[in-house]
Amino acid sequence: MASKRTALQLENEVDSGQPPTKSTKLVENDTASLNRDTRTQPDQGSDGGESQLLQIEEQVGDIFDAPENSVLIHACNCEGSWGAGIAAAFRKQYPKAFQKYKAHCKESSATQLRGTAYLIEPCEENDPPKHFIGCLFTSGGRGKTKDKPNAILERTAPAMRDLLRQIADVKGDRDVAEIRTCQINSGLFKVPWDKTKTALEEIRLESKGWPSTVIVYSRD
Ligand SMILES: Nc1ncnc2c1ncn2[C@@H]1O[C@H](COP(=O)(O)OP(=O)(O)OC[C@H]2O[C@H](OP(=O)(O)O)[C@H](O)[C@@H]2O)[C@@H](O)[C@H]1O
Repeated sequence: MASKRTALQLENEVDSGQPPTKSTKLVENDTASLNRDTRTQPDQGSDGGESQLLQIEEQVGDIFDAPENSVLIHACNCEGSWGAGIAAAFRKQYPKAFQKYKAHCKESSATQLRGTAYLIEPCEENDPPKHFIGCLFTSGGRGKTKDKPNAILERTAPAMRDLLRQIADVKGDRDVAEIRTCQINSGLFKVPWDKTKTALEEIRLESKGWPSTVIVYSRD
């Protein structure tokens, strides 16, 4: 999958070779700049028309306690590590999926992966939780080398759009139940959840095949 570079990946590569634009300067700022309103125009669907916006529903509960064939989404670095936070819980419960994610990261650079997604089909062997795993590449690095909060935020809607597109493709061949996410970016990636939520709510659905609702699970 990674060998076929998507339009978005190509766009990222082109971005990296250009002089800083207003938007990249914003990305270079640190957490303090998140306090400013960084909202842009709503994400345009490919038809540029009045298509429906993605619905975000919030629930308290366990994301992993999902019906068979649900998609469970979390934010990932591009280094091939699910080392801490909810990612460590994913690695424990879905070891085969972790191997696929790791291999996917090896095939592409962070520049290619940022702002993209990787949908992993149910693949566990023993007493398998039959869940899809949706990896959103919102940061290149992790820990001290994680991207700045505004850069993570700017990559989040493009990554989710890429994932919704991949889910729509899969839906032609097999059942997909709920689409669940944790409060992505809000822990180790240090992006306040309300900022990520706003970015997700501005996503326009490109076609009727796209899932229209993502359910956000939190433990509070
Ligand atoms: N067991 C659990 N069950 C349910 N909810 C849980 C949970 N544990 C945490 N949460 C919540 O889940 C949300 C996201 O918080 P997280 O800090 O996980 O993720 P993030 O998106 O900010 O950052 C991603 C990077 O963190 C990782 O670690 P490594 O860099 O690999 O070491 C990755 O690999 C990425 O790189 C917050 O609402 C947490 O309260």
